[in-house]
Amino acid sequence: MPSLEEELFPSTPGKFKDKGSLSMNRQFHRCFASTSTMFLWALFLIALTASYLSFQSFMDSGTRYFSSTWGGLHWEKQVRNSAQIHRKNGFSVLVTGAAGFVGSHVSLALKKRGDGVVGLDNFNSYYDPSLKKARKSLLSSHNILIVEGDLNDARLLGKLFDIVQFTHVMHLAAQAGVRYAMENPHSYVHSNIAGLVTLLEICKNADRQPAIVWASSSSVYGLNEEVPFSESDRTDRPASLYAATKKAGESITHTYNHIYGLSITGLRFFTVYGPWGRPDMAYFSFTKSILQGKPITIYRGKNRVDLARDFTYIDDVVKGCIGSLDTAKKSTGSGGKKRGPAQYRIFNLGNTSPVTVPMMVGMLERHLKVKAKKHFVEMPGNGDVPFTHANISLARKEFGYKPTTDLQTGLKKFVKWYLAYYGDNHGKL
Ligand SMILES: O=C(O)[C@H]1O[C@H](OP(=O)(O)OP(=O)(O)OC[C@H]2O[C@@H](n3ccc(=O)[nH]c3=O)[C@H](O)[C@@H]2O)[C@H](O)[C@@H](O)[C@@H]1O
Repeated sequence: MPSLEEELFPSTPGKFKDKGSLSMNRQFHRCFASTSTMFLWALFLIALTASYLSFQSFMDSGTRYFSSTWGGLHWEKQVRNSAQIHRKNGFSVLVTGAAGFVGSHVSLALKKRGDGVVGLDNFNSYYDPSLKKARKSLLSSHNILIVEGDLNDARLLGKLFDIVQFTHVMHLAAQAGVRYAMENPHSYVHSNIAGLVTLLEICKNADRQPAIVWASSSSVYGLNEEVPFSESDRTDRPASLYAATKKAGESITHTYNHIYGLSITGLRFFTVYGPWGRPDMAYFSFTKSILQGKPITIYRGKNRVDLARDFTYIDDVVKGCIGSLDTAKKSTGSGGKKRGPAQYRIFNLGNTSPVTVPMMVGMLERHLKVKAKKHFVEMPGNGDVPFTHANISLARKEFGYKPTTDLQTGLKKFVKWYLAYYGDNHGKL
């Protein structure tokens, strides 16, 4: 049987007519044969590379599939257990971003009062994922399961809704951080827009649509100069892409409310801080630097005006989240069809007493008993706003929201947690 090489390049001498041309032909053939060998080798290498690449992609998807942390009967049972309600007329709540700062606190508070809670978090590395894992362990010790997965994974979300008929969704998963949006703009679109739409699609299709409470941001006020910021103030001048994606979220949720009858409550958080907080935020990263003897950079506005924030303590925000859940009316639609008008609300959850950044640093210095090495620079054009100040009368009227922790007290609690959590290590890891 002829070899493949032979089939492609037949070497039968009889095909050549005279002997004289035979030697020439042989030379030609040798040369041709070596070219053909090279060609075959090249083909072989191309085929090898192609099969290697497809094997790699198979392995990648396979790894994703096999290492997937969800699926299976045991997992479904865990989800059901976590969603179990232990109080009369209690809720079963899907908390997205449950391994995050606000998400972990809200999940614990709901579980403690007897609601069922299932967490979802993608454990991304925007900041130290080991802190998120530690929060997960804390929640797990209270029988709260956090499913590891991304908001954009519609299959996973669908599966969770197949297993549990969630009465509420507390949507706190997001790409946070105002200034990081200049570094990684697409991560904001991925989580705050695409992820939000994926979640809303699943919610609107549910037979019994859940009521949704979700985290917007004080940053939507952008260049607003009316003080204090009220929900009816302009929010069409965001100063950062982060703010723009949160503002887009308010519009997107409005659409789902209008077309599908989803009950929506958006919460504009004002610089939330406290134990188990976010290491990317100023109060947290300043604490770490101060303890390590490193300088901190404090931004200042034009004419050396200090920046100010309406810092809001986590426990107050948790009360606001729960008040919102408790007063949320049911969604009116089911299976993607609206059956009547549904509730759409937006609330500020702030503290109503802004504090300047240098004053916040002074409080940290006192609690830490260490002087900060302060380096003042003019606020770069990176999306920051000079000040925030919440008018909270709407939330007070609707569900009695009343923050009770001032910054001095809240930072004391934060520092106590920080020192206990990081010990002598001061967050070097
Ligand atoms: O209220 C909100 O909606 C937002 O609050 C925070 O954003 P921000 O207020 O900018 O909080 P930090 O990043 O902790 O900054 C606080 C203040 O410290 C200042 N800062 C920050 C970092 C730094 O190195 N130096 C410095 O002076 C900032 O300019 C700002 O005035 C959160 O990071 C956002 O996710 C959230 O949406």
